[in-house]
Amino acid sequence: MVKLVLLRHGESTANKSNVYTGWNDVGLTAKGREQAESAGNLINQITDFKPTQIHTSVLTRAIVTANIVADICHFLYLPLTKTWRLNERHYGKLRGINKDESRKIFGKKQVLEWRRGFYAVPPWGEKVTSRRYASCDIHLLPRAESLYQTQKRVLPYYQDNVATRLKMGEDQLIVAHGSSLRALIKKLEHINDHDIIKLEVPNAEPIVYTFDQQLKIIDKKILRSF
Ligand SMILES: O=C(O)[C@@H](CO)OP(=O)(O)O
Repeated sequence: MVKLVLLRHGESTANKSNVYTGWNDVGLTAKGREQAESAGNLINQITDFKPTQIHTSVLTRAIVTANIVADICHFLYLPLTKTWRLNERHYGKLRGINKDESRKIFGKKQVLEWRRGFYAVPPWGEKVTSRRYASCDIHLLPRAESLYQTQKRVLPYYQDNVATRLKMGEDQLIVAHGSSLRALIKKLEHINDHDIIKLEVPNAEPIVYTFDQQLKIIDKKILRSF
């Protein structure tokens, strides 16, 4: 048996002000740091969880969360891989817009499709020009992504870098974002295109999967400190 723990970052400044974030790079709030510490304490209590690698995105909120957890769990010595493939879904033109406002402008149904549907692509925004993407294997930087498009770039990373290690019996930790994790969970749990609309991944609640040797899920637990 082998374990995979998935963790969404703690509350970000954008989460607090209820604006779309996507590839915008924002930090954690004080509450977000506390949530990351609580998540670290919960993960630390999984006595048989001994990861060989931590995987995160190239966005600060996930990297800081991963480091807080690594510190608490005494995982700081482990390799920490940062990849754009685990980034949050690119929210295009919606980035920086208040979520309540967006419902007034575009209507509830459209906004639900963009936020939680599988194929809906938010309106395109500007190309991201940050230096952090200069050396990555993206030929065409996305200007907005559906959850489906997000899944298409998350899964190759998962298969090559996470699943291969799990198959060798090595536990793994992924610290990422609401939608990059939804994309992965959809695949792991065989959730259909319709039901994915109901899946929420709250900040900083560790999701612990136990797999058999064929990576069939034997157990799933969501850890909460309250
Ligand atoms: O703004 C975002 O990037 C995401 C996650 O915080 O929001 P939503 O829950 O609307 O997908």
